[in-house]
Amino acid sequence: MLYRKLDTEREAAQRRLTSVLGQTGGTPQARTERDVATTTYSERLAQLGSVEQGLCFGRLDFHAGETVYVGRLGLFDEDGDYEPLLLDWRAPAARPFYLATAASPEGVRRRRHIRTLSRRVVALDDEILDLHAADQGHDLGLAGEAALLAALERHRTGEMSDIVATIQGEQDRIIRDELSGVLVVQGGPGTGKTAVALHRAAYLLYTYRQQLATRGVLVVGPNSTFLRYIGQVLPSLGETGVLLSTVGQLFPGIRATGEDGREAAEIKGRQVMVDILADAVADRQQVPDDCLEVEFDGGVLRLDRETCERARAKARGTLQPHNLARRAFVGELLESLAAQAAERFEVDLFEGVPDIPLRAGETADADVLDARDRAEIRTELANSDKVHDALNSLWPRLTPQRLLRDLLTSPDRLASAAGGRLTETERAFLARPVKSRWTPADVPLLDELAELLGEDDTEQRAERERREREERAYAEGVLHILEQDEEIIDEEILRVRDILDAELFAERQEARSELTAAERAAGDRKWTFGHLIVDEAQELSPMDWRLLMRRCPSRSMTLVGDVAQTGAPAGASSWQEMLGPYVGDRWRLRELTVNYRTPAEIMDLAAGALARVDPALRAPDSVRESGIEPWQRPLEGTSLESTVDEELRAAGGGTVAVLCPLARLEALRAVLPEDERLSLLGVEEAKGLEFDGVLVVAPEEIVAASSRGWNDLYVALTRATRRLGVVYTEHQLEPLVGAG
Ligand SMILES: Nc1ncnc2c1ncn2[C@@H]1O[C@H](COP(=O)(O)OP(=O)(O)OP(=O)(O)O)[C@@H](O)[C@H]1O
Repeated sequence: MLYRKLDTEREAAQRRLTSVLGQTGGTPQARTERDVATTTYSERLAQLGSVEQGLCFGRLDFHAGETVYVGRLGLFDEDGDYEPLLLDWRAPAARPFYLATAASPEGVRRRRHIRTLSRRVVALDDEILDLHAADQGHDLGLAGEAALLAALERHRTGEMSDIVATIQGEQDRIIRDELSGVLVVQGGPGTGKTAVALHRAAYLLYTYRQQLATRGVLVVGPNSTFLRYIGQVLPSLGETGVLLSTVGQLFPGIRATGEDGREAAEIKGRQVMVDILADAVADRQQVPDDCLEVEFDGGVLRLDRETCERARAKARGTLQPHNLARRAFVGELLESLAAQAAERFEVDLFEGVPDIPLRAGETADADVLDARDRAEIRTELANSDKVHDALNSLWPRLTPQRLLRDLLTSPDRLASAAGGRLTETERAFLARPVKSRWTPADVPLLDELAELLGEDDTEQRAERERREREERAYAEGVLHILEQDEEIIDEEILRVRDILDAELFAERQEARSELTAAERAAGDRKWTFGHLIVDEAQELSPMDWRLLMRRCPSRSMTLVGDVAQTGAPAGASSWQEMLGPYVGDRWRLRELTVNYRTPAEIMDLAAGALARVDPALRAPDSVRESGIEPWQRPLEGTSLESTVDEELRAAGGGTVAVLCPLARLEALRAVLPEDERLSLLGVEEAKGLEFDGVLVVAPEEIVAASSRGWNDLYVALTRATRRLGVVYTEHQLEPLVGAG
């Protein structure tokens, strides 16, 4: 019945869309309405298309006799009383499906999980929620355990799937947490942080659509492998208004394809870079040692140090960014040059003319040139290339790209800007050749510079204002027509102008641009989002945070991560340390405690690595055991090629990853078999991913490679959903005694 209803809705939306697309001409109002309708029907069609698999996955039977079905979107009986046929999983009425337990059944008698394949029901799992059944379940308080375990046992495909059918109580409470303020979600590996973050995005867009549709939601992940891995989840939930991005992709026009060494990335991420960059900008505001000579109109004008210092103080005193303050600097110096030029002009004018005795009331220094003459001289000066070059040599117009490139390619400039804040060795790590590519750690620096430099957009603003005037005039015209129509139709109805003025109308016209909020946001550095979600938030450096905070001034954010998995040298060890500078202690913490990915046998081994990160940390409880113990072998005498073949076979069609220290990547690539189910990755790239089988090569080297080596090893050991093998160079890994 539900699929029949879905088909009817699809046909109706398709019919409406075809009909709208077939219409042409008409009044401006009709055109506007058509545009809106086209977008609405296209979006609806896409949404109806995305829910085909697993349309309905749950049913609740209440003690009161009522039955409801829960699914991927809401369907209503439009022919009857508009009764819900299917409840959207995000609707408040669907909540008991995720929250009801035997101890607190919320009126639910039976919860049924329905598993479908295409349009066929293949399995049902029922739970009777009464107190006698309370102690039957798992002590982790799982809802729909059979369905959950079935979902977890599935082979991994290399793309994350949604978890709408089996969201657990502690996850549900986070997903539906209120929109405002900063919500931090801390949870160990495999606790569903990523899944929860994405479902929260879908929930917020559903619940606060009015607020979020125009500004969009930004989801930030650690790298593009990860973004590809999670890319399908939101579309499968019917949501497209979300921009998925890494921090390195958030500066429009820059593709950060270069790579920094660990040291350089760490230094670039430090908070002191703020002061270093500010000083680097100040260094570009020069005064001459003594005097700068400028040729003009066959003579020489002079800008002495004192005049330039005065101009610089005045410009800096405006507290505007560099490129905007430049106007004050240039204005002051042009004034000085104009005065000199005018004086010279007067001298030239009277050269050879005999002195004429003054009459009564006349003074010798009366101006010969009037204001218009002076303005003309100023304009000529402003248009002179020589003058322009001279002013530019003192206070150049700068782009972030140019300033940062100059800074990193000139040891002198860097030394001057850094002062005592960086050692010589640290500065050497930052130095790089002129022709190098931008790196992800450069992007927050460019963003910082964009703020410090500002954009002198006088011309663009004038152009925009001209366009807006035109649009307003057009809108006035439309309103006029609408008003006339209205008078004919009904004198009594609310007049259009009462609710819509020309400005608002013009704005609406603009807002209905074909692009989604996410698409427009991607091309605009100054775009601010309605909500920001950051995954693997522990990896971000202080400079990354500054960039992200600029994109979300409302501070409506969800940050998910695990401070025990921090691998980035500039990343955080504590949430307070990370957030304090922006929100003080105004953030709320929720924790996830159950590991859905990694079986208990593997977690026992991984807990040994966790204890080395910090003995006080506790690994999350695994939801299941696999019955397969992880194995360990020495690298010497082991053929990796045949070991990987064995693992691929054991994965039975599932995915396998070989995780190794970066230094071994190339060598391993040469010996490993080609297979689309096999991934070879450095630990950093494996962050957030999962595979059916994992082979960790040379764990000792992973540990030794960085100051966060144990964190990295912990990440590597917790990527497997079934099988883990360790090929060590010296010693076996020790599980934590008493873990599990
Ligand atoms: N309620 C659930 N139902 C079904 N599967 C779930 C549920 N919660 C989590 N999972 C699955 O568990 C696995 C781990 O989830 P996820 O990647 O979101 O964890 P994570 O906390 O982000 O892990 P890490 O910190 O290691 O990256 C995924 O395959 C996810 O689909």
